Amino acid sequence: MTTAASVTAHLKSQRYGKDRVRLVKVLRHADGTQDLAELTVTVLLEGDFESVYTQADNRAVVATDSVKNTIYALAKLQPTVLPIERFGLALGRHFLDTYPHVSHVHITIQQHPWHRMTLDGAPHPHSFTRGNGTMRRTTQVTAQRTGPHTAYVPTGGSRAHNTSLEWTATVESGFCELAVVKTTGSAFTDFLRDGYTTLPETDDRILSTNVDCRWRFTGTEPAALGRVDYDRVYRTMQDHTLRIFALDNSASVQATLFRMADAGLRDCPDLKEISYALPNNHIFAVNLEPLGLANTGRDLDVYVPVTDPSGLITATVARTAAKL
Ligand SMILES: O=c1[nH]c(=O)c2[nH]c(=O)[nH]c2[nH]1
Repeated sequence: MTTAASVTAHLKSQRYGKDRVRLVKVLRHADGTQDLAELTVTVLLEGDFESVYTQADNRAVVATDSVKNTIYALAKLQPTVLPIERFGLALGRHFLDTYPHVSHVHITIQQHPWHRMTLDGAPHPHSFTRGNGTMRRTTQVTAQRTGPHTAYVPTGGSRAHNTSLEWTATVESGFCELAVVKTTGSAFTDFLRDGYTTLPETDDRILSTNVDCRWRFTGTEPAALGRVDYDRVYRTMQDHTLRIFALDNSASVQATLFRMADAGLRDCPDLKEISYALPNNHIFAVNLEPLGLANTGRDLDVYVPVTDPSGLITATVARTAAKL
């Protein structure tokens, strides 16, 4: 029998911080041209915060308002917030360095796409247009203290500073909601048929998806992660995704997904694995037979997009260790 005095609960895990911090940084170049980066940032702290939850003791709390202020302060102090991976590493380092009772910093950054306008064939120095609809570049940086983890000790108001910081980081980057469609070059045949199957086979269908792609970098050493050419990896991954989507004679979303990831791993040696989530946004033929109109086979050209439900194909593809 449980008595009222017995311990019934403990804090198993916690993360807290500021979500959806929106930030624009303008870069002014000597030649008069300007650049702009728009980001949405989340920073969550993990560490010695147990007493905050279990004892209602707020002394260890870095207020989420201060977390937000720090994001803006670092955006000011860094010459640029791009690439987002390096800004994420700077944020992770800062929070570990400043607060010894923080063991992990979980940073998520989305970059919203602005592209320089071309007017009368020439790039405009300071005007931009949003490209690619809802597509966003993303990164998730986790910074982890590897040196001694200090329990929170009240410091009488002075801000602690750890000068000999030992830490590692993991970086996972990607892009999401890249909407693509192809009107042919996609089939779906030979799948399992049983008493639940009504879907006809097709050797020519419309393929439509919103690509969510994430890639994980090898290594956890912050200095090495700081040297990675993140923009090149991003461009290569997006190029491969679009090229294979367009060129692959798709047997299924699954088979096309694997080819995309395989090409990415081949061309990006810094990556250890790549994950895709590809909704199969169904676009079906409209049955116009009752109206006496031919809309099948060679006559098929009128379709209806079906928003719900959609298929959802996900996979993680990892680099195979080389055979000796
Ligand atoms: O490429 C596809 N993969 C599936 O697993 C599937 N299932 C389905 O109904 N249509 C499709 N298409």
